[in-house]
Amino acid sequence: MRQAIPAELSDLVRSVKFDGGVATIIADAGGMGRSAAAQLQRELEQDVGAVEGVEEVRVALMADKPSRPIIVVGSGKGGVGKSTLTANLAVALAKLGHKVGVVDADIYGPSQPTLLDVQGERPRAEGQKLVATDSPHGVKVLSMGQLVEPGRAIAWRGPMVGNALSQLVDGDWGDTDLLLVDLPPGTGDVQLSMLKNNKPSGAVVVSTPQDLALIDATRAIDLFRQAKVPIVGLVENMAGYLCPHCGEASDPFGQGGARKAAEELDLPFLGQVPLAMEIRAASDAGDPPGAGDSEHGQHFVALAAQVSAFVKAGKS
Ligand SMILES: Nc1ncnc2c1ncn2[C@@H]1O[C@H](COP(=O)(O)OP(=O)(O)OP(=O)(O)O)[C@@H](O)[C@H]1O
Repeated sequence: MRQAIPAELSDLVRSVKFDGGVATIIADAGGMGRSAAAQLQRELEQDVGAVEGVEEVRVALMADKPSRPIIVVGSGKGGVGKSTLTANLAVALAKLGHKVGVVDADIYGPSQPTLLDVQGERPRAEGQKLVATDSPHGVKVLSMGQLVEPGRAIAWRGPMVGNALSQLVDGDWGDTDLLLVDLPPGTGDVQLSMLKNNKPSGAVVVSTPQDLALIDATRAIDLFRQAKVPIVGLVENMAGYLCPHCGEASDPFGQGGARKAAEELDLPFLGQVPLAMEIRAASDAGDPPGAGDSEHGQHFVALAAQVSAFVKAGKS
């Protein structure tokens, strides 16, 4: 029976049973939009229905988990600005009308409570669920940093990481319609549990223009591709520095590397964010520029518009 299912769908199929002419298929439609899930159902019905002896096909789609799209923000390397981008994208997406929640899954350096100005706030638990904290910027947040003392989670192994991550993703997010997940750098336990338990609808990958960061970003992209997570696109952060004193422009991490890498990898290039003192200072102060209309805020709004279009396309 399984042989009747085309290779590109077989990864989504969790079980196939055949009894008395009835084929029952359980498939994973988690993170899919409504039309993609309906199409998956139709294709499975057609392919398996064509097998000799099959009189009826029953398809059960597991879609109950992420009823809201999840966009992960990842990087291959640490310190390239993934958390800064996540916070700024979140507030810019909220400005564009989305009801956004941020999951800070960076166990090695949870920084969303600082970036979104909810530092020191402990989420309350209601029933079995953690209730996401409201930030002053109109986005909700749950962070590994709210669960454990700074630095304590570093020794965690796979299952502990998976449990903690589920507590955050499956928390009480109210009417949030989009989750952004700030992943730790690399391709470790958090990424694997995320892919296994809460398949993202898309991934944004951040890199600096530097060759080393780009090589690492390529590894992160490979992981998402293997797991069949669509890549929303690549963002080049810390691109070009304008000296606030003399006005001279320089490129501490090189120029245009991420755009070139996106072309080579056949991925959308979402845009650049300059290396700017104002971005660092405002972000550290819990006032992400993406929430406002400043020149730097506009970079994040332009990126958010593309993420918004991606999410809306997935829902239609
Ligand atoms: N475009 C930018 N201009 C200036 N500073 C930036 C910019 N992007 C990020 N930074 C600063 O660089 C540092 C690292 O950024 P951030 O914490 O967002 O990176 P990360 O990739 O999430 O790192 P980590 O590996 O710790 O998770 C922070 O101090 C941040 O304020």
